[in-house]
Amino acid sequence: MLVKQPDWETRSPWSSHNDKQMVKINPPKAAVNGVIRVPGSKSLTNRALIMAALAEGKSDIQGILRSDDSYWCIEALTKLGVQVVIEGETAYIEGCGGVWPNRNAELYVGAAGTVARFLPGALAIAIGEWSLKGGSRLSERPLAPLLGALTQLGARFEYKKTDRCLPFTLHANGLQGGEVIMPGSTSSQFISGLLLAAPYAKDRIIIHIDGEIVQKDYVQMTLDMMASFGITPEEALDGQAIVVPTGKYQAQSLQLEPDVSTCCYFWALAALTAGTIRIEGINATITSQPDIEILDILEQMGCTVIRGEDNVEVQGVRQLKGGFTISMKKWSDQTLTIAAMAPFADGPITLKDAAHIRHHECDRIAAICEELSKLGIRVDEHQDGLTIYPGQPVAAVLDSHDDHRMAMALSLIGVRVPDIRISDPGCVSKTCPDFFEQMSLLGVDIAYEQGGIEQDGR
Ligand SMILES: O=C(O)C1=C[C@@H](OP(=O)(O)O)[C@@H](O)[C@H](O)C1
Ligand SMILES: C=C(OP(=O)(O)O)C(=O)O
Repeated sequence: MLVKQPDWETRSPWSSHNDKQMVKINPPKAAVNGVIRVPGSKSLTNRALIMAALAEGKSDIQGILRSDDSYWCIEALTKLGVQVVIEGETAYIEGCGGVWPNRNAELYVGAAGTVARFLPGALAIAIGEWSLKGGSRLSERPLAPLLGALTQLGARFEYKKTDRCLPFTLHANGLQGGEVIMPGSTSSQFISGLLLAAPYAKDRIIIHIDGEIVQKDYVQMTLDMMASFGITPEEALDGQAIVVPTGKYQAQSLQLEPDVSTCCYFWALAALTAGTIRIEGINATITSQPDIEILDILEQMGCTVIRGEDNVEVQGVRQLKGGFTISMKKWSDQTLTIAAMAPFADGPITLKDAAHIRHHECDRIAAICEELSKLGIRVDEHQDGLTIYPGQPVAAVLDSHDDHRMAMALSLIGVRVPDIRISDPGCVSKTCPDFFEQMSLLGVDIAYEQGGIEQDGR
């Protein structure tokens, strides 16, 4: 069995199971029932950390995620001379007021798209010279529109390997104000990355958005977090332009929500085992995390969803319903989750409008089609998604493609089918290091195995 070789350097000290070649999953003995908590949102954590670091004063951010993506964010801020103290799930951050204490540093961002897209702007506002490097896949992921806009506003990038990609050295001398055009179709993170830096420019910045924004709610999440740190940009009525006033973030005390993207795997677990999972700490009506949309789809598939004041409960059914098409444009991170549930539905499911996920941790459309095919499931690959047909998956050894969401989604097959093996279980630490422990506590049969796997450096 040949699988993609993981990029070990991207695994942080908060990672685990990197010594395990494979995880073997077997269905639980009974319906899975439980009341659980999941760790803080990656997206909220990295936004809050960077804005607190830019702010004036000392912030405390409670409920942070402790995973690879947040570790590399904290590590980079620390190398920039910002004092960050972590106590349990609280981060205390001494803001630098927009003047990074260390004007010269080598920064490593792991595999974190959020850090790669949020840090360049935050650095470009100040004076200094920093080199930025990331994992091999992250160095292939697009950055050009963001770096182009920052260049137009005064930053200078010296590319080490490929034009407008990581790794590079940033020569920063502050950002000018002005108007820039940013495309919305490849990644919402470009817009978020410019937005969060923009208040520190010399004059106001107007961002014109070209076309529809994928995963638009993450831009709103950035705007909301900016408002909680005291800066309120103005949006044009059609949403295609955002005016960011100049100003400085003010230190805050914030409590972050759990990671709804992680919650989805556990709600899907209830759905697939006719069990009940309640997750505490989430209010489905007020969260800004787009993956909450999964609840509507679970209802469409026949599950019962109870949206509480501070929790969400999903009750599964014996037979899930299929026979529909969903646009994944708004909540694309869950494309893999729905694809993994789809073989157990009673009709085909088509997932569309997600071409941009080909630029995520792996080409997620190609990767999920490849792995579902190994299970004997019929799939049709489309440029912007896939169609999955009902079927009975067979035992197989699956490749996680060094992608946390591939591993977590594929593990859902194992809650219905005996002897599902997935390579490199440690990759889940990008956003949920204790994923398999939580599955095991809920009754899913989790075992680790060594051997039988060869890695190629694709
Ligand atoms: O801003 C964010 O926190 C995120 C934006 C989305 O990325 P893209 O807009 O690049 O698809 C999402 O996939 C990612 O997990 C988190
Ligand atoms: C796409 C993802 O991550 P990022 O872009 O933040 O690396 C994800 O977590 O699914």
